[in-house]
Amino acid sequence: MTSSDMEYLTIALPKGKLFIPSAEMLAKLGYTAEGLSENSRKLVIANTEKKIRFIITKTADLPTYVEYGAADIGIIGKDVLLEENKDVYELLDLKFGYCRMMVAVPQALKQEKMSDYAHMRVATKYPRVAESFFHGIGIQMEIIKLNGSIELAPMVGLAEMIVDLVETGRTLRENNLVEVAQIHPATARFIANRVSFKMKFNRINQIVEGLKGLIDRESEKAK
Ligand SMILES: Nc1ncnc2c1ncn2[C@@H]1O[C@H](COP(=O)(O)OP(=O)(O)OP(=O)(O)O)[C@@H](O)[C@H]1O
Ligand SMILES: O=P(O)(O)OC[C@H]1O[C@H](OP(=O)(O)OP(=O)(O)O)[C@H](O)[C@@H]1O
Repeated sequence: MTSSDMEYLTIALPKGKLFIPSAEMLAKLGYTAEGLSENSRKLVIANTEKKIRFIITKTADLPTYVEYGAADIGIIGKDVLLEENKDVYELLDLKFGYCRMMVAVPQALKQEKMSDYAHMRVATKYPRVAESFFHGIGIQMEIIKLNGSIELAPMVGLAEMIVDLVETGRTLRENNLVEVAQIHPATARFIANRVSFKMKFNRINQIVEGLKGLIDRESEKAK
C-alpha cells in the first residue's frame, strides 16, 4: 500500500441497478463526491476534503476489486457474491435491491419433479450458482453461460431452462416462463477487503455503524 492508499478510503460502487440506491445511502452519511452520478463517464471520483475515492465498476467485477484491495469497501448484490466467491468480508445486509435467484421454464415444458429436467440445457449469467444448485439436488445439467436477456434463450431453443434473478416477475410473465424452484434470495451487501478492514478499521467501522443506523431507522418507519 502507498501512503496515498493509506490516507484515502476507496469505495467501489457497481454500475447498474444498485448504483443509485448505494450512492444515496452513503450520501446520507456524508460520503459523497462532486460529479458522482449514474450518468458520469468518470470511473474514479475523489472527495479530497473527506479523503474518500469512489470507483465505479462493472457489477460482476466489484468483488475482485475489493478482494485485491484496489477498493477498501464496496456495495454489491448477494447474488454476485455467491457467484464470484471472492475472499472478502461481508459486513452488512443493506436491505435494498431485493430479488431472488430461481429456476424457470417455458410453461409448456413444466415437469412434475425437478429430476424430470435432468440433462436439459440451462441458460444463465450465474453458472457457478446454477451448477451448485443442480449438483445439490443430484441432477446433472448442461450449463450455458450468457451475459444478459436470459429469458430469450428458451424462447429460441438455445436452452430448455434458465437460472436468473426475478424481482417483480414481469419479465417471466411477458415471456411465458414459470418459476419451478427458488435458489436463494438476494439483497445488496456491504463488503470490505480483509487487510483494509484491519488497517482502516476506525473509518470502515464508522461507515458500518452509520449504515446500521440508517437501516434501523428505515425498518422503524416501515412498521
Ligand atoms: N430485477 C432485478 N434484476 C436483476 N438484478 C436485480 C434486480 N433487482 C435487484 N437486483 C440486484 O441488482 C444487481 C445489479 O443488477 P443489474 O441488472 O444492474 O446487473 P448488471 O450485472 O449491472 O447488468 P450488466 O450485466 O448489464 O452489467 C443484481 O446483481 C441484483 O443484486
Ligand atoms: O422480475 P423482473 O422485475 O421482471 O426483473 C427480472 C429481470 O431483471 C433482470 O434483467 P436486467 O434488466 O438486469 O437485464 P439483463 O437481462 O440484461 O441482465 C433479470 O435478469 C431479469 O431478466
